[in-house]
Amino acid sequence: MTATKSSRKESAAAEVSPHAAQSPRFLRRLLKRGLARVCLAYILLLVIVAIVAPMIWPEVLTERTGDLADVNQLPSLQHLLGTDSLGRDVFQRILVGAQITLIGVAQALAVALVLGVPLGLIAGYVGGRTDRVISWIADLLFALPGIIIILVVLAVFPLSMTAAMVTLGVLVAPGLARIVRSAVLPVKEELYVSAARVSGLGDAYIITQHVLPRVAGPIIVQASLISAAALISQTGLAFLGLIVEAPAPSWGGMIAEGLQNLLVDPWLIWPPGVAVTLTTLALGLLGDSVRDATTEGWAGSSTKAKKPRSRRAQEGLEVEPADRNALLRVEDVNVEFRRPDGRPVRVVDSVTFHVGRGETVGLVGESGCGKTATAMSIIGALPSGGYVESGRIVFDGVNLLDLDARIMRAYRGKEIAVISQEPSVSLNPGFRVGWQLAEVVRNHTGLSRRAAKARVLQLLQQVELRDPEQVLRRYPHELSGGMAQRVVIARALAGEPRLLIADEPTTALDVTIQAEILNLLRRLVAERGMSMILITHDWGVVADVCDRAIVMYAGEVVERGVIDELFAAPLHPYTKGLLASDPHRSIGEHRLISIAGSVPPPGSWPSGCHFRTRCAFAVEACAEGESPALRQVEVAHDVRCIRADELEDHNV
Ligand SMILES: Nc1ncnc2c1ncn2[C@@H]1O[C@H](COP(=O)(O)OP(=O)(O)OP(=O)(O)O)[C@@H](O)[C@H]1O
Repeated sequence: MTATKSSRKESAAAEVSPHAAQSPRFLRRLLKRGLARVCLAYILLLVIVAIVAPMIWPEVLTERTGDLADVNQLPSLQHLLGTDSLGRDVFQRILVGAQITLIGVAQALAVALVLGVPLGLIAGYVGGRTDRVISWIADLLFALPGIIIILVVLAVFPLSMTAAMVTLGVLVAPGLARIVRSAVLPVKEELYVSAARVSGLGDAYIITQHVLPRVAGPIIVQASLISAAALISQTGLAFLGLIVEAPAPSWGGMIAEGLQNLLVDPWLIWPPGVAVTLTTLALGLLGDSVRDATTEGWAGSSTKAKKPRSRRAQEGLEVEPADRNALLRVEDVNVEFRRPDGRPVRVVDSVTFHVGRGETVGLVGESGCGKTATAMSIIGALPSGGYVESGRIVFDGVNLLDLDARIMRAYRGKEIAVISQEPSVSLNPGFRVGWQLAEVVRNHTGLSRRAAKARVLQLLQQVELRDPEQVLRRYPHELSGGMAQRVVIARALAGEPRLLIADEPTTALDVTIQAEILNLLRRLVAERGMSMILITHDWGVVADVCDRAIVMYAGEVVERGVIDELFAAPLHPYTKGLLASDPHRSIGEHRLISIAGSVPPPGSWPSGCHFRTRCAFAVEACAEGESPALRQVEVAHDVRCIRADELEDHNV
């Protein structure tokens, strides 16, 4: 599997799915949240007030004194929020002051977006030296003491809010650029971006049309947070009297006036204080809601069951009588991806198999056969653009495709966990191992910080890591590949899952470490009575760890059976070919043979048998009609080949 592949998975696993923000459904999901509605309504109202209030009371902008006979009044019908120490109406000053405050916020935000978003997009998409230069400049800007720079700028442009807020925007832009860059990295590895590139589309077009909409989610979240931070900075600078010239009203300036009169009239500090607090809260909470809505979008977008759902199913309550033998049943599952032009392409075709309780099942086949797409459809974590078109995925009696995103989230990690090929990319480089594991443990168990740490230590011991106390304090880049994979396995075990999906868990590791990790997995599965789906290209791994294997070719299951029988008497020419080309079996009497040609890409599968174009035994009948049915030839041994019986004794 390629690096491209692993990045795709990283993208699917990203907490905030960038993709989710591009669909109009995102707005619906956001508006479904009461808190988001309240925050949006507040911000909208504030913007309207900021536009309208100075039109209604233009004199407030220049009013030096009000009615001096009426100073320091408490709220009354005449002055809704009372009057200040110069007799001016506080209500009018708050509303008119909203404009000055919001203009400051908008200036900083606009500069941060204009600089941060393109720089992040370019750094992430172009990579290489451009990325290094941009990252270097970002690091440099980060290292500058922000407040001192703003004060220096204000010394050159006295009382200029624009100069101060533009400087603030420049200073926060690198942070935004970094976040956009990280969001772009997995997106640029998506197949459809590569496809757009090889089909000759220009980079600028791909960045704006394909990449930017995909990273909109994190950008919106950051925009809310930057606005909240800019509001606090603007208020602070206005409080110090550095950016707004009296008598123009600003919330920060009004807080300063309130403070000066604290002993005479303590009320004066409240109205601007509450306005700043509410607005900061609204912006921050809106960011949180956007993040939640995008995350939910990711969870929901990966399954698209077409069947009408019953209310019980909506609630996740439609439980079939639990199958005593099978923990998981994948029934007739079709997975599709939407192409950039909107057309769907099928990558998994009517896949059916089951995984018994405590059983390890290998999913084998060449690259691109649909193994990962099948596995990811089980946990509803297909990469963006992918969805389950039809079928059923029944886990312990519950059809996972019927569950709504919230309930499905509860299954991830807790019932079904995943470990991927590249441990280093599935750990966040910015946090210590201990923190990352404790986060997952607390999420699954609700344990206190202290108890979670004890549990993390226990987990690290279970995955046979020496000196777990020390490992806890390390960052992912301080771990070797084998250690990182053990940490990832420990994280997968944190929720005590009943099914573990291991997607080529040893491919990125050295041969000696591979054996250790496989032994560890085998021991953990046996001790915990867990079931496991092990995706691999390696028949040695299958023979070593699995009870049964499912062979996939071009989106279909072509053969499935218990290991001994599959090895002793493979029936499908593809399985025979794979086994003959396996280096582990080339020793002795076996010659190493490779199957000519390559797996046809989805959308280009031939008529009839998908394998016939590469099959040495194909006859005319193999091209006819639909793909042949999967039929049982022995107990627990099924094959999808019309000539399987004749070819039983033929080797490739
Ligand atoms: N995000 C995506 N967009 C479009 N097509 C995709 C995407 N992800 C996977 N595919 C396609 O789905 C098909 C199945 O891919 P999948 O990753 O499931 O194969 P695999 O058998 O797991 O391969 P590997 O051994 O490389 O992991 C491939 O042809 C791939 O091109």
